[in-house]
Amino acid sequence: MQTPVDPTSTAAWAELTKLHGGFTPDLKGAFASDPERAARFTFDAADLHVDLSKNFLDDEVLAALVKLADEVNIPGLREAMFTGEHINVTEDRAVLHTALRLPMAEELTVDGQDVVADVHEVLDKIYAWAEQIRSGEWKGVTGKPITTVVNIGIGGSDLGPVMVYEALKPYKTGPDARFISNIDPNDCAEKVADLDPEQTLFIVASKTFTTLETLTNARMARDWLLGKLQESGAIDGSDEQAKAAIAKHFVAVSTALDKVEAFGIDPNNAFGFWNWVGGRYSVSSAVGTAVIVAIGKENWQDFLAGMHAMDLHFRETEAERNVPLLMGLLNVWYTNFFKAESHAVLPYAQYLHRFAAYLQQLTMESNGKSVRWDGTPVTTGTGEIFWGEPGTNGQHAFYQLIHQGTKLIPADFIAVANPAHATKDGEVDVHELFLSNFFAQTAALAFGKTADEVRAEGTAEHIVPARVFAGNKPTTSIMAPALTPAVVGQLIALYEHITFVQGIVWGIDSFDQWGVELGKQLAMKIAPAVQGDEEAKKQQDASTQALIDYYLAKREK
Ligand SMILES: O=P(O)(O)OC[C@H]1O[C@](O)(CO)[C@@H](O)[C@@H]1O
Repeated sequence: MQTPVDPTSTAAWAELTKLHGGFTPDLKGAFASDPERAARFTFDAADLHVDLSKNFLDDEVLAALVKLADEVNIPGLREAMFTGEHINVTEDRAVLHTALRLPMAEELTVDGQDVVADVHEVLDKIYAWAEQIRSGEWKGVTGKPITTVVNIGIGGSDLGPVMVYEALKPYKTGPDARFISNIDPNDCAEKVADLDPEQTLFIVASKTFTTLETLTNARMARDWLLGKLQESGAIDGSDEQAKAAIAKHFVAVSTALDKVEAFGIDPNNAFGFWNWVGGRYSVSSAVGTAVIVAIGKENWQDFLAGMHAMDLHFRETEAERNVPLLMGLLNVWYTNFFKAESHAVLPYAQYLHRFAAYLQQLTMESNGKSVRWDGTPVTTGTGEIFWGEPGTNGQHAFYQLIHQGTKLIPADFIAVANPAHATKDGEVDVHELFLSNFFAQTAALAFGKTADEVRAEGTAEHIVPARVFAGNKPTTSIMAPALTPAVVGQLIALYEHITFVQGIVWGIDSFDQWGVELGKQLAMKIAPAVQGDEEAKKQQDASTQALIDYYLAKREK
């Protein structure tokens, strides 16, 4: 892997610095002086229709951003990713989530292995098994069909599947899915509380199969299942019957099939993936098994095809029309030149209510780094803070700050033309009412409201300043015909590639996550102190000791 280019040393960076120096955002003026602006800065990527025109963008900025992409070698490193070079330097791994959605007819040999054949072998295994669950052919230990699958996982082994399951609820034709992630025992307790153990199946999803939260929850789920089955007399207390019950009520998803077996799950009931799939990039791998059970093979194939369509767009489209590339570069423009700290993602689609949470791991675990892939310090700010809620809920919560606060918060608005439920309120099409908000918000953010406009409404003079909207708040509007499996796949792949683009500009390894290790290690060190070990407690700082003392004094066991 070549040494990262310092972006600040490029000619494009110097041009962007100069452009920024002379840049006074004036979206109203930009639209007034160029009737073609909306058309010129709107691009299609697969089924996504992406309007970048309400961004701080003009021809010169666009040209300089595209030049920056070339100077930091995004084209070369993008090809390195797609062809399986070890661009995850600190873990010495290929980064091949794009191979998870390659059609069967393709071939991609990486480290001597045709990964496409491997991917489709696992997919076929999952499809066949999921069909058994969906048809009721697979029976629980007492002979009843499965009505609920419970995914136990955390991070990438949870956020992706739960987001997609929620997004594709209208496509659900199979059993319900639930998701347990937090080691807070209340999560597991609540999720299983009303379930019938005879008709519940757990999917333990963990890339490494070592994650404390997931293995603890899996053990709790196993105890719950066996306890309930014994209580009802469905099984006796023998190891043999416990094993038979686990075989019918537990499967696993992991890259570590040996550890799956050690946990007590039959490796025949496990679906594998590979270390070239990063946790937060794993939703299109076997990690999506709970969703496949819920929506079925055809819908999942459409989802993968959608991702693949976006992969092709990113790999093959010229820079000036390449949506993930341009969106990633715009994020760099805002982060490094306008010093924007955060980025809102605002889906006008209730089904995408977990999208921002999913994106937080994707973007922040990927690009929240301060050293580059050669170990040297970064030369620029990195990692935006992603956040958001679906519209219109967010409008009644935090939009005030975006509209009239002092911070610049670029925002992505997402909406679809056709709702899953076309509902009317009397004569009014409620979806149209909903989307009117979507259209109104980006216009209000871009163009604001002047003091004269406020006065013209008859507002008392002393109130006028409070009712003025400065405008010039940049937004990107992403629209699609409907929230189909393909479109959800395209949205995910879009943001995966945006994340890649930013990571390359900043010179960081977007595919490792060493920053989450320290907390994990410390939690294990502190555990004995929390359990009452005085010596272990003394190793802690004064504040932590006092907090543990408070806990020990208050805890009723
Ligand atoms: O799938 P695993 O190995 O249980 O890991 C879960 C998550 O933990 C992390 O390693 C750290 O948070 C994530 O990257 C990953 O998605």
